[in-house]
Amino acid sequence: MNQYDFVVVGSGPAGRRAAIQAAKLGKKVLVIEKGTRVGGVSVHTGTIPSKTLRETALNLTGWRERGFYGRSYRVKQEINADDLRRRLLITLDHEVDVLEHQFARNRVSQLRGAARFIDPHTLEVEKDDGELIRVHAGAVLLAVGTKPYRPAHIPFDGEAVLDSDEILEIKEVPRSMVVIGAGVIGIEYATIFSALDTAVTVIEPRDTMLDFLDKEIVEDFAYQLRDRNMKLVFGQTVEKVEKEPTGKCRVTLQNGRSMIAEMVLFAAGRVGATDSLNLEACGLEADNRGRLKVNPDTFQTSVSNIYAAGDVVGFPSLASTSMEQGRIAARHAVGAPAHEPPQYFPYGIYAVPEISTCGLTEEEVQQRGIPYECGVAHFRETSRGHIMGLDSGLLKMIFSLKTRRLLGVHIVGEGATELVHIGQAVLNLKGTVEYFVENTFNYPTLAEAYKIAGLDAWNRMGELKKE
Ligand SMILES: Cc1cc2nc3c(=O)[nH]c(=O)nc-3n(C[C@H](O)[C@H](O)[C@H](O)COP(=O)(O)OP(=O)(O)OC[C@H]3O[C@@H](n4cnc5c(N)ncnc54)[C@H](O)[C@@H]3O)c2cc1C
Ligand SMILES: NC(=O)c1ccc[n+]([C@@H]2O[C@H](COP(=O)([O-])OP(=O)(O)OC[C@H]3O[C@@H](n4cnc5c(N)ncnc54)[C@H](O)[C@@H]3O)[C@@H](O)[C@H]2O)c1
Repeated sequence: MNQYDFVVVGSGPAGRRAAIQAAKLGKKVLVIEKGTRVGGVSVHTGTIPSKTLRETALNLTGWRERGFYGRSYRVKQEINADDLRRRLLITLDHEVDVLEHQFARNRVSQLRGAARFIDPHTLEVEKDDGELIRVHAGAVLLAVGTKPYRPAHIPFDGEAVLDSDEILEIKEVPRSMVVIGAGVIGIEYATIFSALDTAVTVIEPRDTMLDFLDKEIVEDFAYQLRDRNMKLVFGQTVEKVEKEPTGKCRVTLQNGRSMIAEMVLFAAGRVGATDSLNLEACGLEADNRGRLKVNPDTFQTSVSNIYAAGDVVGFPSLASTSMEQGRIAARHAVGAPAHEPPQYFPYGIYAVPEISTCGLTEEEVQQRGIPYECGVAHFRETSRGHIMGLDSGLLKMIFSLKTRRLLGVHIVGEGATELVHIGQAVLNLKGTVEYFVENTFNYPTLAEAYKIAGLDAWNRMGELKKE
């Protein structure tokens, strides 16, 4: 039987970082992956494809130049699904190649097939051709990720009614689309297709969208979406989705209202991919959304040699945090010291426009009863913004009045997901408003917005009283 120190099930962000970390600590490591290529949801159907699609859409539409040349400006007049796919395939090939090379040079072994437990130390892997291989593991990391939630009442057909994996395979860019679910996936795709001039309606059962974000940022974002004619229907549940004889889809809401669109994207969450792992054999049980419970500091499950990391353990379900979780789990599993995950991590939403956030929202600061002051900068106040033709974009920082420390940074607009890291560093290094007031920033940059927002808050907070 094949014997390994550390067996990782799944080669997404959590699995790959865990495998390489354990290999670097001198362990004999195996990665089992049931997909045809390594990389997981992140590389093949999630993070990288959606971000590549976004970049392609923005480039081909000339989106970033429209501030100067008007809403009708386009770099390429007719954008078809092949245009969108071409760049995607090249990017994915690069990603897989880099990952394969990392595994090879770190002596991480690989096995293609679906893993299931025989007992807590033994996994059986079923290869595509039906061959069964048993492997024995000192420790196991379950990094199996998630798959789209597909309720029975939605008539998925892979062409007009799609989940977020299938949207990458479309044959034509639709003229109209209904997106069900205003979570991160729904909103990212809704705004990308809207940038491609698809008429988009978003339906969400709750009264708000993205409610983990600072309210002021969501309001600014929603204003921008409505301003370009996206329809946001909140507080409404979808009763049924039907295919019309014309091939179009009719979406009927519980209040009786209905709407017709060429395409429906169902993006109402994801479920852990644990159903085929035969968890009973190792003494674990998943919750009703297929997720596993772990110790949040070590990612160890209730079975001592089995760890779980990444989306299968639930919030925050990001590629970025999954990588860190995988590395921490691997270190703990092989007995190496591991740091605790940092308190504040950034969240990047690659909608059009981008949103990014780190730390407390204004609502959270209020709930905690912390006296605070906000500083706000509009990108249109920065010289870089003028050069780029930006007429929107907002950076908001929240400072404690008592300690003067930065408590949260929230950005909507061009470059938000990169800009947030300045705020993240100051936040985690416990910096104060003085950092922004006393330091010089490159000019002209969008980062100057930090200076402007810092001064905005500082003017109202009053100067630091020197002892
Ligand atoms: C559309 C979309 C966009 C996203 N955008 C972002 C983003 O911009 N930024 C961000 O940080 N995050 C983003 N995410 C989230 C990110 O993709 C996930 O957080 C990340 O992929 C989770 O990594 P993971 O390691 O848990 O597993 P996954 O990437 O989900 O990979 C799990 C792997 O395990 C394999 N597997 C499952 N079961 C078995 C089995 N029994 N045997 C063998 N192999 C198995 C699967 O085939 C898969 O390859 C996005 C997700 C989606 C869906
Ligand atoms: N940029 C990023 O970092 C990024 C991008 C995409 C996805 N992700 C991750 O992927 C995960 C999954 O994203 P998601 O958007 O699928 O899930 P989600 O759980 O974040 O959002 C699902 C949305 O659908 C709504 N909903 C639930 N049931 C519904 C129903 N029956 N009908 C209509 N709407 C319904 C929910 O109210 C919610 O707003 C997230 O946790 C996110 O962290 C991250």
